[in-house]
Amino acid sequence: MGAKKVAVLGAGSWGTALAIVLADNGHDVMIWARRHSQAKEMNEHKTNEQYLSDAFLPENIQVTTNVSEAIVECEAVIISVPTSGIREMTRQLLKADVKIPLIVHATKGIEPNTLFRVSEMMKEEGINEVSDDIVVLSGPSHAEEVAQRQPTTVTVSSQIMDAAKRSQNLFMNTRFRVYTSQDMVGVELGGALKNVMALGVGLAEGLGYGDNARAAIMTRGIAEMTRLGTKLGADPLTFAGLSGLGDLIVTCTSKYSRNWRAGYQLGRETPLDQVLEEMGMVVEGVKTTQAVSQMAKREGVEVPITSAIYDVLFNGQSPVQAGRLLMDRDPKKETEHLQ
Ligand SMILES: NC(=O)C1=CN([C@@H]2O[C@H](COP(=O)(O)OP(=O)(O)OC[C@H]3O[C@@H](n4cnc5c(N)ncnc54)[C@H](OP(=O)(O)O)[C@@H]3O)[C@@H](O)[C@H]2O)C=CC1
Ligand SMILES: O=C(CO)COP(=O)(O)O
Repeated sequence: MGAKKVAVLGAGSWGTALAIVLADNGHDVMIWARRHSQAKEMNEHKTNEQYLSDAFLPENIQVTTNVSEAIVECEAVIISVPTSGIREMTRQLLKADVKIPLIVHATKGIEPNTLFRVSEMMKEEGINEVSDDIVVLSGPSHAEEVAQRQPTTVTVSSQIMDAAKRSQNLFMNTRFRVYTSQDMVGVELGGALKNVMALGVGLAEGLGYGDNARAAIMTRGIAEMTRLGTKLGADPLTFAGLSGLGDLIVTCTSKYSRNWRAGYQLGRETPLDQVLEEMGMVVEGVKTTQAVSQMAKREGVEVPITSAIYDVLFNGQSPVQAGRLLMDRDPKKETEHLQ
């Protein structure tokens, strides 16, 4: 595989980890950071102290705060900013007015109110003016482990199979295995919805509940994700894959998960504002809980776990009471969501 110039827009934990994968594959990587101080520190010290302090950046990673410089003559642009930054990032990309052969986003969220997936937000902003080849990369992949070159598997999905295959070639190595999929709706939804369930598992564990409760939320959680996702046009099988069950497992059980840690603190009765401030990194599940609640209402789909988490986050419900109400729901047949 020949060396390519690749831009990574977003200098947080995930952008930095993905840049390391690409640099390991021999590509010349230009990370775009939005703050000069961070770009300077990363270029001079070859580390990202704020977001991924244990990782060392290979020599073929450079950092700039200039989007045009980052993307000029690029074979691919990777977008790894939080969902709340996607529209602004897309606008900056369009301003540079350069055709881009491949755009891969690695962001996991749904926008409240519009209820758009990330690729839909990008399309609404006009991303197709610079590229038709839009791909999502998702799966069980904490940045900290990826940066340590721990074995990791992800899925890349696009409506254009050739674009998914080119992304697979770009990222794949012996430590980072990449599968393709054509179910972009399912892959984007899986990555976003599992964050809500990780908040729920964290909440339960913060309350002192044990392994049974964790397994219950994860299992009924994937049922809920599948029920809503299928209604929105996703392939139900996608939720059994890396971007569904795989990411649900890692996010609900890993010490690295910001969503799990946020849920845990909420379960210990720390106020939401304080939890988010102390985290210092994005907790996508909070806004996604709001979006999923709105989406479920629009689609007429029951999402009891999401609704319980929504009440804790936004309606002042106590986590104990939310858990009790979940357990007291009408009796159900287990596989109702599959019929
Ligand atoms: N961390 C992980 O292990 C994984 C994360 N993801 C997903 O990747 C996405 C990015 O997360 P992650 O890197 O972890 O987040 P972090 O909180 O680690 O970093 C966020 C980065 O995005 C920048 N940023 C924040 N808001 C904006 C904005 N409006 N415009 C441009 N840049 C912005 C921040 O810049 P600044 O420092 O200047 O604020 C920072 O560089 C999320 O959707 C997350 O769910 C997916 C897989 C794994
Ligand atoms: O998506 C992730 C791992 O696959 C990261 O999850 P957190 O944002 O909860 O850390």
